[in-house]
Amino acid sequence: MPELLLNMKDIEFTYSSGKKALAKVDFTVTAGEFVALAGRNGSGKTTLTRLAMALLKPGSGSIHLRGHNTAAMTTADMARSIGYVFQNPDRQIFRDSVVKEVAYGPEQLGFAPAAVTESAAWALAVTGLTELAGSFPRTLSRGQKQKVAIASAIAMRPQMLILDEPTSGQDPWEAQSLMELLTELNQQGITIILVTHDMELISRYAVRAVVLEQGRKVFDGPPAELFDGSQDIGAWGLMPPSALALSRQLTGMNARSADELVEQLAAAIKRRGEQYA
Ligand SMILES: Nc1ncnc2c1ncn2[C@@H]1O[C@H](COP(=O)(O)OP(=O)(O)OP(=O)(O)O)[C@@H](O)[C@H]1O
Repeated sequence: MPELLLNMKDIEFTYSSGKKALAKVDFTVTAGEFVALAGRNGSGKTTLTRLAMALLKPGSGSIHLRGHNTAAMTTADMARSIGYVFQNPDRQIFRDSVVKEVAYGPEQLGFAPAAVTESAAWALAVTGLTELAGSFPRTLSRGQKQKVAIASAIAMRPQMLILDEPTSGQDPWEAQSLMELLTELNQQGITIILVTHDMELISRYAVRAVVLEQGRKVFDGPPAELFDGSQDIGAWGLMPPSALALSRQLTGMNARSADELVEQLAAAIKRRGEQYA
């Protein structure tokens, strides 16, 4: 039975301005999941992830991380369990070389020097950054900087990674490479929570989707169910991925990506050709 990592129960949160951002939200994540957190602008996604990181405190409700109430946890305890990757990597990169940046977190957590070196080397290798270890982070591309931010987070060996719109501002190749990295990390056992507006990414990579609308959870289930026509996703400001919509119209099937759509169309054309041969 997979371990329950994050258990947020009956969460209410109101900003000091009086804006109620979350109402009665339950959100649980078990070890090994790849969860997408979606919803229109202002629906409460960032607030929920900040509460999970104990950067905010809920007005009511409880948050447990691996069975421990986060209200009683230190920032270092949190960092050992959850890594957070901001939308804009410039907000979290400060050192003058990639390797120093990646080693900083384990150093702060008090890892022994050999363990710092080992963790940083592993994080650089898994993110494909080993060759850039000595580079000045500010000179890297947006996609490479985002990978430095991910390497810095995983070097602390957290069980879970929360990423806020990590592909924004990247070209399609960089975005795909980043999503493949997240899939690889997930296969290595790191639980992923991906905050995204991109329905294609949800359909293609996530195993579970959670949708917030006006501070309430309105959907929690497999992406296929989110897009199968049974949910009123338009009312939540979402649209089905274009490849999926097109494949339903053209082939009556559900393509999770443009690549799958092309494969389906090629197979349909081949079948047609065989019928008339
Ligand atoms: N610091 C703040 N003070 C007051 N209200 C805030 C603050 N931060 C967010 N809000 C409001 O709380 C609600 C939820 O915001 P939140 O940032 O959690 O939504 P989101 O789903 O992450 O949006 P986006 O997709 O635009 O990042 C919104 O109405 C937002 O305007």
